[in-house]
Amino acid sequence: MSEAVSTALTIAHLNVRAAGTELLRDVSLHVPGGKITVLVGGSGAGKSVLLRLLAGILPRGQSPVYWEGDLRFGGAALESGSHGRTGIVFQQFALFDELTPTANVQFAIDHRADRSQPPRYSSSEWLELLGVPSAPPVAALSGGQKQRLAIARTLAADPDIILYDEPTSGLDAATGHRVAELIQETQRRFERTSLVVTHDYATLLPIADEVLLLDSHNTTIVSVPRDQWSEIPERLKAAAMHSASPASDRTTASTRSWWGVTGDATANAFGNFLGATGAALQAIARLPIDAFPTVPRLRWAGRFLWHFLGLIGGPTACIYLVVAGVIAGFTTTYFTLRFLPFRLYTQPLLIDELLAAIGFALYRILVPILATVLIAARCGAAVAADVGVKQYGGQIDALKTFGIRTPAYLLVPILGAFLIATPILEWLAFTASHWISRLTFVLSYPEIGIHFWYQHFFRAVVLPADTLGQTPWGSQLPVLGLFLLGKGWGWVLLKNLLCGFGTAAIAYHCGITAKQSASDVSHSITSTVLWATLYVLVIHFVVALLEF
Ligand SMILES: Nc1ncnc2c1ncn2[C@@H]1O[C@H](COP(=O)(O)OP(=O)(O)OP(=O)(O)O)[C@@H](O)[C@H]1O
Repeated sequence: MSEAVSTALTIAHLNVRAAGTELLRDVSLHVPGGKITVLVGGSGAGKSVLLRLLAGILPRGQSPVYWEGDLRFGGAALESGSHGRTGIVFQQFALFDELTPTANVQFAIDHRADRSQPPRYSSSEWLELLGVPSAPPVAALSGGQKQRLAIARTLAADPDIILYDEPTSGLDAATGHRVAELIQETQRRFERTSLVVTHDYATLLPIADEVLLLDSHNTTIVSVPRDQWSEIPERLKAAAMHSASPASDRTTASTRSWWGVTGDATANAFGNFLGATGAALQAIARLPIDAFPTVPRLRWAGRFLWHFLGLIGGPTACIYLVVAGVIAGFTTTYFTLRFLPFRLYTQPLLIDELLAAIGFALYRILVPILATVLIAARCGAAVAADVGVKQYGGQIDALKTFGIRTPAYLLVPILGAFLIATPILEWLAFTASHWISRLTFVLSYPEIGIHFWYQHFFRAVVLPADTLGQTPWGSQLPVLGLFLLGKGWGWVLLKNLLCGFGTAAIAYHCGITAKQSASDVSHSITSTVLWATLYVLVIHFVVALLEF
């Protein structure tokens, strides 16, 4: 690791614009290797944007943040891959909440860039070094402990350059100083190049080797010589005052600036709708490429699959589908037989045909529609919420800094989980529906008996006994075998898998789109429920046209 010790960072002719506002213009600077450089600047000046583009999270030329310029890490261009070169400690930590502290660090160890070398420390050693307790879940850690865990996770990936985004924000003065000491200690111990972005200069200047100032008024970054550090508060105030007064300046200038992209036009609701639909169609078209299973670590893909299986097919989902099956089975059986016209005369004549029709309708139409609509709504919403929170909370960005293609650990496991769980949930609903149908029948017609129900309920559903052969189920227990042995099982399975596949794609897409606020997350959940249920209904309609 010795040559990684002092990787310098060189930036040349960097231009950055976010949402129509010019943040940096033609900036060139050098961040020396093996030192702590503190970058100060006012709120909203563009410090976090700069850090995110250095971390390789922001692709060039993509709305809403456009940037261009030459970034070099120890001579290598950013395009050659920032993974392994930079690690970032996010302002909001971006820890994987569903994993333990140890697993958070282990994830980084397993995805470090150079795996030909053994890891520097084990995950528990890293936690010990940074004083993070391993027992409590991540959510139960204090702010300072989360900060230390975030640093441990970043260090465990063994990056050359560590970027710290506002490491002391939200901490009290004493904890802030401890974090500053920790950064210094980490620097001394591991000799990495550190770039610390902050507006809490009082806490972080004492550990700085170099100071850069982001001057938002002049959209540039200047180096502040050590003898002028005492002037930093004044200079920041002056920059903030200037940049605040002519509010439209930077925006106006940007409309004629170098990339020729004009400010965002006011989009109307119809435009938004078309845009969202277009993006969804694009995502579906891209799906086969995105889902191509370039999974970096099978073990972790399995863990994500397990996580999504729990979300999609967990106990509450099973209970939900069983209840739905019970309602469908009871209502179809009870009300069909109860409200037959001229019941006294028609029932003895029609009861066997009606049972066969109920069995057929439940197996081929009602339960498939009910189950897949409920799965689309309940499980689609759960997945969209999970992915949306990961996006909003920065976990998706954290994955990117480990060089992971997001679909590998999200889309592929989500698809897998839906394709596994949807048939099982539908089978549960159908099982519940036919058991309750049987019970309803037996209680309503104790004199006719269960064998009559058996004989007719599955008549239109189960293949004849000679086709079934000597299966373990025979023709007596077709329930489990229905998906494989029932009449038209191919159609049932086709609808099921198409619905599971589409719901997975829609939930992933709605969850993964950029999130600026918590309400964006809730909007993505609503969109998922709307689009996924609509999609499922369309699938059933189209397949029904082909099927019957
Ligand atoms: N994804 C985005 N979409 C639109 N605008 C953005 C986006 N990211 C950043 N911006 C804008 O870029 C500007 C700089 O944001 P940034 O988060 O870098 O500020 P900062 O200097 O880190 O501020 P603070 O110290 O308050 O965190 C802000 O005006 C912000 O609104």
